[in-house]
Amino acid sequence: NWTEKKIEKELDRLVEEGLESTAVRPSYLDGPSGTRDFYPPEMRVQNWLFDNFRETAKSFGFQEYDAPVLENVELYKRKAGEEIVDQMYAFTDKEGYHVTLRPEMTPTLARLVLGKTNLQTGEVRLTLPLKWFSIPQCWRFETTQRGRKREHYQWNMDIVGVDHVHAEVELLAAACFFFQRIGIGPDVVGIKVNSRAVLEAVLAKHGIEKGKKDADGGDIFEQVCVIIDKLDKIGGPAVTELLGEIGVGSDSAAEILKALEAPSVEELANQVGTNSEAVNQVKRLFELAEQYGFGDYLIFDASVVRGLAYYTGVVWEAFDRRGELRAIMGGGRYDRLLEKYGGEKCQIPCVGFGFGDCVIMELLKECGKIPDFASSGPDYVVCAFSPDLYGTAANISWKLRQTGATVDLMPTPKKKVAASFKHADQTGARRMVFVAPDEIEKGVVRIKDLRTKDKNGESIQVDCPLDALD
Ligand SMILES: CC(=O)Nc1cnc2ccccc2c1
Repeated sequence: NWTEKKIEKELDRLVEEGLESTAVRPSYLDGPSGTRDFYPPEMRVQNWLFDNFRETAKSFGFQEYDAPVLENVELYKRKAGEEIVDQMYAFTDKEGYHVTLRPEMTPTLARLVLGKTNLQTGEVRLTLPLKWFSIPQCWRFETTQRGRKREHYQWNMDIVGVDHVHAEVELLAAACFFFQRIGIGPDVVGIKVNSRAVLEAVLAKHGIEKGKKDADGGDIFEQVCVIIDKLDKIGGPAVTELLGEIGVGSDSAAEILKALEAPSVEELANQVGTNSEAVNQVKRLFELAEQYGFGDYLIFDASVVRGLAYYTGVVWEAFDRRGELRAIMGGGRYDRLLEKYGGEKCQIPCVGFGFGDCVIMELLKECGKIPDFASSGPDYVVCAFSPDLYGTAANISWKLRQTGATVDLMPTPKKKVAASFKHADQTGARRMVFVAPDEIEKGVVRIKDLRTKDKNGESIQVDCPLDALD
């Protein structure tokens, strides 16, 4: 009863492990479908990526926060037809609570801010503006067996409490700073920037004004954005069809699709005679990005709306200019989310982005920019020559560690010295400490350099007095 995918996976494993016969393995030895294991080599790359996320966040004065992967399903109740909501990894726990593995982090950020807010007065007990970041693992339960991943880590950066475009600019600057740090220039990636506020003006012209709800309380504008976000994937006719289903006439749909093709924000403004405030914000954003120094990464694109219901203003997404990959990162302004959760006193402006760990790795692989992290290995491998010297070897290791040295204490004395050498070489150690009876008698240990030889190509070793170790 093996599925094609399982057979494929088993064959890949056999090839990788060079096993001839197909040993039958209990299925639980494979992690749950759509999840990844990070063995040390992959973990070194993941840590490199996250270190760059953290260094960038620090450079921009952001502070790290975290929260449980488990959240109440209620936190994500949005009636806009979003895939991310449809595919929640939700379940009922043993006390009957409807919980879910978080599909995204922004609602949790909102929950944390409101946890420090007086909902009656809207007074936030935190010092605004907040610049917070986190690198949470987020989950989805794919409805179709598209074999896609069910988890990813997503670097989240958010600014809470700034209602003007400086917040968007700061976040875009941080994203571009990160790209630069890992060697991805504006020739390789771009960030398409748009404003939903301008699109809102288009819809208002067609009777879909801000905040208009459908029969079961869903916000029409949000639903339109979720549909338009699918344009690249499903094409104009299908979008027109979906818009029709939520009550947007085909002539309005045609106008909307036309607005998405506007080549510049001015053009878009002319086409819709929109309120200049939204347009001016976008213009200001591009001006500031130039002055800031990362303008080359940005491009205006009227078709970008992003697929999350709660965005209200400027939105953006990073893409690879060769156009082979899915969006690398996405973000935008979401000024109404805290009010949605906390009530009308909590009109706190927010902007943020999410940056997944998968697409960026595909891009880095393609560009050959993933550093090679062969294990650097410990400073010392300490080896006891006989079982009764293991305690002495352990104490020597302890002393060496006091000096800040990294020490791999061999678990059991190997039968032959040669085997110990092999182990030491495999660990990539710099030096080897032999704890042997004769030397210990003389109160010394023999330390051998495993990396350099003397002028005759001989190994270099010294007998070090035990009391000179720490
Ligand atoms: C490219 C990719 O793996 N995307 C991905 C993977 N897992 C997710 C899990 C939750 C939400 C979004 C997710 C998105």
